[in-house]
Amino acid sequence: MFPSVQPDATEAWQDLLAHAGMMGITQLRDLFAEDPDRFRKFSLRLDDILFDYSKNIITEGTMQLLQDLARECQVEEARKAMFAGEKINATEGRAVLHTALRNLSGTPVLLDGKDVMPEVNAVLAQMEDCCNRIHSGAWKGFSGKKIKYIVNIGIGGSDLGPVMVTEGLKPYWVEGIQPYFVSNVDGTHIVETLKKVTADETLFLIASKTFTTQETMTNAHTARAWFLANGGSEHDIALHFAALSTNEKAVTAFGIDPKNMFAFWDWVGGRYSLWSAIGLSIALTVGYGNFRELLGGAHAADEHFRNAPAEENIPMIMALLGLWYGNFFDTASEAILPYDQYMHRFAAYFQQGNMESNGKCVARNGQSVEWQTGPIVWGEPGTNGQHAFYQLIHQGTKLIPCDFIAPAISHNPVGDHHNKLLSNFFAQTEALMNGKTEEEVRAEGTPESLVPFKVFTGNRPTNSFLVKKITPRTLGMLTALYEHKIFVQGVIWNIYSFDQWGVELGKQLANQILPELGGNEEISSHDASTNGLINAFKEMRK
Ligand SMILES: O=P(O)(O)OC[C@H]1O[C@](O)(CO)[C@@H](O)[C@@H]1O
Repeated sequence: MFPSVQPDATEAWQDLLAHAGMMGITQLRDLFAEDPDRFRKFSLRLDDILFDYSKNIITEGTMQLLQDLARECQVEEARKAMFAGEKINATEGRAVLHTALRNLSGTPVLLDGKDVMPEVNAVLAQMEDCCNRIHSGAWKGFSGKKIKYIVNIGIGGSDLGPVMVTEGLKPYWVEGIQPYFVSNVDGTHIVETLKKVTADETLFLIASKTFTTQETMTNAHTARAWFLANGGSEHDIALHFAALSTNEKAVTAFGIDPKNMFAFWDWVGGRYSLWSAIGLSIALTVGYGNFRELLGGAHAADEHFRNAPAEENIPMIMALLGLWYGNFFDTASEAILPYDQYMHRFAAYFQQGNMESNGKCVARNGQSVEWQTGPIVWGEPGTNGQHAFYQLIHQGTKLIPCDFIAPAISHNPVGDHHNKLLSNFFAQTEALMNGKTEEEVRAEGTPESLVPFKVFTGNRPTNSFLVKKITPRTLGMLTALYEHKIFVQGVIWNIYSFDQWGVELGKQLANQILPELGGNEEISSHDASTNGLINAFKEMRK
């Protein structure tokens, strides 16, 4: 296991503190004016992805210090440990091997001395067979009709990844297949979805690593009851329900035929599971070939992360830049802004990826951290965001580093839409960097009373990802780059990125409260506020 290093005890951290003082008064526009080579120096290519990080408040010296920090914090050793199947998720005693799920290289991946690839490949073959049978119509519903609707029932990592990718790859949808995703325990979600499907043409995928999650099991039972009330019999359940899970016992107890179980393993974290059997809804929606392409893209990013020198390593640089602002400029959040309507759930996906992984305040040695850890991650597609929250990014009091992502080629090249979209993509990062000075505002003939309001301070950092086209491969690649960014940051912050104890307390209390909501008696077992709210609820629903 790689050692636990307190980042603030490293030499690089202290150097970065001093350096940040100087960089805090440096203007990005000056850095560009001084160095015509800046774009070349601070941009990288990985296949069809161009990563431009030149619009960050950095110099070569900054990057060197950040790389020193990564070295002192043993990022390389940690990366080796992850790929080697060491149990780096120590609080759960598990390895972290989602990279094995997309290992298309044919090389073994060892866990406790045993190659996991035969099992991984067997599930992939099972997924392929399922896709073939559903798409060809060989898999028929109880009335003899083809399966037309895929309803994925899952939450968190068992929902967000499949939703993000299927939406991101809508141009690749297989004709005749319509996916739906049900996650919320709010009955509205399942009820509204069931209105759109027919029992004899629907395949329900119960997606849950643990197969115990309250929301998923509740929705699964409701779907099952609906199925039985809408023409399906107990016997037909085998044709209409499949499970994506690690928990065979619970799957069988639910009544799902074990041959309809698509397995994965405890070394796949929920929020890193779209590459596993949890991705069956993706494969069924975009076709198995495209699912393989997605895995292939992620694998290429894995290889890049593993082998590229630190100075040319995109996830490493993404991580260091995020950390630079979070730890040395006191920023609290990061925005992810895809200029691609299909990618409208990309930020939501990495909100979980990031915040559930690195939203921790205890270091690996069990002590409280004395440095900032994971940022608040949020975002919406451009240009919508421009008419909503960009005001604050441009002129607010908070510094918000932003990632801008855009495809060079649109799937829908209608009129001049794409050039208009991209002109906004380019303009925003330029505006955020350069801002507009008082003199420039005056030179536009602005009345003196309005000048202060029309000034833009600029110097607001951005990364740009220009992707040739959003394809299964490039989306897989981009997603894996962001995953590895989270990993690198977690190592440097010296926290455990692959557990999620923070979601447990609320679940526990909800389980205690649930039976109290049953009758009409007054509740007094909680604090005054919680009692008051529960009792008011009971009163209101009468
Ligand atoms: O796949 P499961 O076991 O139903 O869990 C769903 C989600 O719940 C969590 O455990 C907590 O929110 C996530 O990490 C996970 O993605």
